Amino acid sequence: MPLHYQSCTFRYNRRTRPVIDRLDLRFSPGNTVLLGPNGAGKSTLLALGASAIAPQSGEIRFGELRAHRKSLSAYRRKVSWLPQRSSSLPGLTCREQVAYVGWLKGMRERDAWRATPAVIERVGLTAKMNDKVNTLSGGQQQRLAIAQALVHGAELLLLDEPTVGLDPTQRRRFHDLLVELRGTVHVIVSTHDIGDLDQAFDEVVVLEGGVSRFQGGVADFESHAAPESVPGRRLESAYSALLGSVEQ
Ligand SMILES: Nc1ncnc2c1ncn2[C@@H]1O[C@H](COP(=O)(O)OP(=O)(O)OP(=O)(O)O)[C@@H](O)[C@H]1O
Repeated sequence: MPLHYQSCTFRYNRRTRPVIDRLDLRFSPGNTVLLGPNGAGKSTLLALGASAIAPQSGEIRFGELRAHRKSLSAYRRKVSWLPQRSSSLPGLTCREQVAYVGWLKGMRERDAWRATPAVIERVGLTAKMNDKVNTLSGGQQQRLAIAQALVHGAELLLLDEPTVGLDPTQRRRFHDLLVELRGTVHVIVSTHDIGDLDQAFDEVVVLEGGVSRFQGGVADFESHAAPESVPGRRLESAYSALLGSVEQ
């Protein structure tokens, strides 16, 4: 199902300009990467999509479900969000943490507990299942966060800069996981890492000043690269060209 922002405006403060400005954007099913400079509004867009904050005007839908009042809890079961700064409860094991999130999302305690090993296995953390969450590496914690979203059957994951601080191997591993999840769950990832998008993502969205500057496939995005750009730097070149062309 698509995630649809319809004419959305959001400002943190009545006196400041909107961070998201009459945005019409439809994220198709698949893996989408959300790019944009610092302050572009990416985290705000994901927080709106997660219904953690609400737009002052416009509306957000996941398929037919509105992120609003009556349908809010149903919406939140389908859409899972991993904010930039998320925390786990101290002292919990990986299994307890994942089961706890399933329970928070409305699963029965016993069902959440039983469903946990399978999702922990999907993210490659079976060997860590009974270890304390705070003993995991950064990359392992990000994968565990995906397990938390999968346990209650979320259909869309909103991941805010999940690869920050990960070394290249962990980052690759994280992208491999996104590839493996294709077809099961849709993912929107905000990131500043544009070096290795091509394998894991179907679509690119570039946000700047709260409006969408580009939306299209990875090949279409790359076609904006300067002709002289070297292979391996073409995605960066395309990104600069797209934002640069707006500033003229
Ligand atoms: N809680 C808040 N209160 C007031 N202003 C905020 C708040 N959170 C973000 N902003 C402002 O909203 C704008 C967009 O911020 P946002 O974090 O959504 O951008 P971003 O694209 O995710 O940036 P980055 O890439 O640096 O994480 C910025 O000008 C920021 O200062």
